[in-house]
Amino acid sequence: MKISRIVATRLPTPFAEFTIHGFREEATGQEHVVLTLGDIAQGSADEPPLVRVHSECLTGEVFGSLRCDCRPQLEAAMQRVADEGRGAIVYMRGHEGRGIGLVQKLRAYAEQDAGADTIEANEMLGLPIDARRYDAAVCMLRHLGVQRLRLLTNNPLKVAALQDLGLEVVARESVLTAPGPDNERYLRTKADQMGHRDLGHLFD
Ligand SMILES: Nc1nc2c(ncn2[C@@H]2O[C@H](COP(=O)(O)OP(=O)(O)OP(=O)(O)O)[C@@H](O)[C@H]2O)c(=O)[nH]1
Ligand SMILES: [Zn+2]
Repeated sequence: MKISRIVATRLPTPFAEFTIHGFREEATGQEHVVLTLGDIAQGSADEPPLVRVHSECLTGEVFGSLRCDCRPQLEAAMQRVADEGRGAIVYMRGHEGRGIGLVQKLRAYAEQDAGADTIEANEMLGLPIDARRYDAAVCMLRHLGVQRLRLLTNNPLKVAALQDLGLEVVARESVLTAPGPDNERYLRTKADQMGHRDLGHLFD
């Protein structure tokens, strides 16, 4: 895959002042951003950097939807990187709705309101449960000099996907958020049926 870094500039946030890198996929024109803090390139320190590969979620991140945990996860990841003073947030456009797109995700929400869980809803719509690809994320991390990393995720499939594409994920670190009445079933389905780790304590 050909993906180019078009620009890098300062991004002050409540967590830290990151550098934001703007990338564009050549074949599709799809744009992504990566936030970095400190020097993350291979060889710049012994410890592999902390990296979050985060899937876009307009409803959660822009409007604060409580149906999912995307915004608290993103903020927790930014805070963790800020606390370490070093790391990256790879923000994947095109991953909306686990790759089915925004409006299809809204259709899946409507199915969930009629009783389906997050997996059944996609199936009822004839859509894949998870259509995300990670080759762009890997290309961007390589571009930034990252080959070995510690990944912030609860999802073992994400670890496997990055490793299959050649990155060395030396550790997985959980990103846990507090459940609420609107996302409890969603989190439970991720824990019980999608293999997401460390969420069990939420339901004790
Ligand atoms: N299809 C679908 N996508 C959803 C739903 N709720 C959230 N999403 C999308 O799911 C994506 C996030 O994926 P998650 O399964 O929550 O988590 P993950 O990225 O696999 O794992 P973590 O790294 O632990 O966060 C975002 O793109 C959301 O838009 C839903 O009910 N249906
Ligand atoms: Zn979300």
